[in-house]
Amino acid sequence: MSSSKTVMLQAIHVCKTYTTGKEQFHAIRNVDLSIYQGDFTVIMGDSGSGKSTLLYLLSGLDEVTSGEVRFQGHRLDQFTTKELARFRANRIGFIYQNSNLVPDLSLFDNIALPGYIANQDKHLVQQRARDLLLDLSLDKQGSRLPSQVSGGQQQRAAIARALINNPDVIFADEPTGSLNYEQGVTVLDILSRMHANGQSIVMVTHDMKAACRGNRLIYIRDGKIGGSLDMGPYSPEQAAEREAMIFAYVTGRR
Ligand SMILES: Nc1ncnc2c1ncn2[C@@H]1O[C@H](COP(=O)(O)OP(=O)(O)OP(=O)(O)O)[C@@H](O)[C@H]1O
Repeated sequence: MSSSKTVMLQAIHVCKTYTTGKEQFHAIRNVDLSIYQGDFTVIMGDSGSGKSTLLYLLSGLDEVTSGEVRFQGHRLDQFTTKELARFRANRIGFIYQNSNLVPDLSLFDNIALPGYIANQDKHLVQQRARDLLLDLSLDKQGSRLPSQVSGGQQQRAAIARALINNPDVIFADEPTGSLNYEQGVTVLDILSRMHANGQSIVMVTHDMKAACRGNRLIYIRDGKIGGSLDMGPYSPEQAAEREAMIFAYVTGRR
């Protein structure tokens, strides 16, 4: 059970309010949440419920309006600008819905870039980029530009880029949202493999098939935690059953 696991990330009374002109919108409302090391945590909820906002707050890519986010016990809001930049570069990897690769860099250079930014040894970064290209079946595409490969290959390169600095946790915001079915399954298989190898993952998704890959589900409703479900390890043989369980759970919490 999650209660016996190590807490990696913690949200404590977290609120996020967006201000547009005179209008305020409370996107995240007093959220308390623990994310455990080694878990594949899935965040689901209706459109506009605050999933991406929560992901950005947990990953330190955005600032809370009030409350605290703690990573391995350290408050992100108390990091200096330099510490926060180091945290983002070294401790987390982020996968976006659209791969967000630099268009005029090869896949290899896109993957290696965060390693250079984090001031890692150039030769080690390049070796790791080569290993990741091979591992993600992109070894023949390394010298191509993003525009010269398929959407699925772009997304695999984005996963490799997120992994280049061996992050403690990977955040993924609808990583299969812009992919066709087959490409989506390939990406989910990669995430499942990473999780089986001990990688902590936090993923936002609308997709029940993607949600099946997690071992814990957090449901967000109107910026609040609407429930959480421990699902146990994923196995392809039980995917249909699991999908039905998630559907029933999510429907019951709407
Ligand atoms: N920069 C912003 N300024 C004002 N409001 C925002 C901003 N970003 C998000 N919101 C609002 O906050 C709410 C939560 O947005 P968020 O993107 O987190 O939702 P979501 O659950 O990820 O939605 P979706 O599934 O449609 O991507 C939405 O109502 C959205 O319109």
